[in-house]
Amino acid sequence: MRDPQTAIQRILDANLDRAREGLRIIEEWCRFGLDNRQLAAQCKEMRQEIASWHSTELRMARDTATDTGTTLSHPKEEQRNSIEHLLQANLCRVQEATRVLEEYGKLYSPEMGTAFKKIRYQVYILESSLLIQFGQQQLKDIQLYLVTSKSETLFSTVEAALQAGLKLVQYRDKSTDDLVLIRNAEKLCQLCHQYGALFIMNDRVDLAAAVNADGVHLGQQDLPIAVAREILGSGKIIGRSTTNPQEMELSIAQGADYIGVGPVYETPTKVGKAAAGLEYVRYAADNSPIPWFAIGGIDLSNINDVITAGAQRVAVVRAIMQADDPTVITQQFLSLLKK
Ligand SMILES: Cc1ncc(COP(=O)(O)OP(=O)(O)O)c(N)n1
Ligand SMILES: Cc1nc(C(=O)O)sc1CCOP(=O)(O)O
Ligand SMILES: [Mg+2]
Repeated sequence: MRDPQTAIQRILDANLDRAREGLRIIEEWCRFGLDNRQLAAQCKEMRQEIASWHSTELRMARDTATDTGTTLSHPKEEQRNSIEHLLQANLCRVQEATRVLEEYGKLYSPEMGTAFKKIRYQVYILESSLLIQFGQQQLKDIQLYLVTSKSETLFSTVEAALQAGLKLVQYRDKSTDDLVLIRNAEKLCQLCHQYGALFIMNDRVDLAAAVNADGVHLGQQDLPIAVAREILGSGKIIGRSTTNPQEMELSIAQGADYIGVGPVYETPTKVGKAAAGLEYVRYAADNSPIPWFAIGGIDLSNINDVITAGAQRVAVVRAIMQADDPTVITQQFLSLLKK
């Protein structure tokens, strides 16, 4: 066993490096991915503050040759299936390192413990701002939203659409047991992230949290947005269905990240819901300050009317889920929307 003082110095040395490396990775995304100077500057300031604690004494305690941890790595460290995953892994790394620095720092100097407690809280704030930025940023660029229906070919259909460049999927299944639902949700979430797409759970905030979905979609009869926000946190996307200007206004005031606008046309997928029509699409185009998706009865034969009414984003169920070739249909939707 080493003498405790040297061991503490080695722990501090290793974690000062870990915290700075993790922050540097996050900073690069803030700068080059998000073009967010403010977040990049926050990361840089934290790195500099951390560096100021990395004294020669701590560096001298390093003994890489006998460090048994240098060859240890968990298989999960080798996998990064999306930018969000990469950011989350590095935020987690920085949080762990700053926690270690706070606890062992107290044994090295009381000021170090206090300083790293402060830095750890700053990292939590960075996490919230970054994940909000991230989800919202991604959402802004997305024009096509696939809402799934029950299907024998659920995974292959979703994957076929993802292969065409689809970036947003909602898992909607109102009649399956929870055990199967959670398994399917986990699988779909992984599949979407593999293709850099967002995964949203319909109705079920509990399942969204359990599978670490990117968000949840809630209708007027589902849980209030504030409750979902409390459970999922500020970094997740919450969508709300709206059929009229009052619901739109309220959903925005309650903090929805996007809204569904529909049904544009009556649809067998949502039996008994009267069409809100193109008039409501025009209203959304003129009034919604947040991203909105026209939904309900939209297919390739009528999408131009919906676009002409002002929609830049649409959500569909049957048009893709029941397509003979979901890849081709998705490509056609994407190219019409891009124009
Ligand atoms: C994008 C989008 N818009 C609207 C809905 C409908 O949600 P809701 O009114 O809760 O109805 P169900 O889908 O739960 O039957 C949606 N799912 N997605
Ligand atoms: C799930 C859903 N919500 C709607 C709403 O207006 O809130 S319309 C709808 C179903 C859309 O299905 P399709 O693309 O097959 O018509
Ligand atoms: Mg619902």
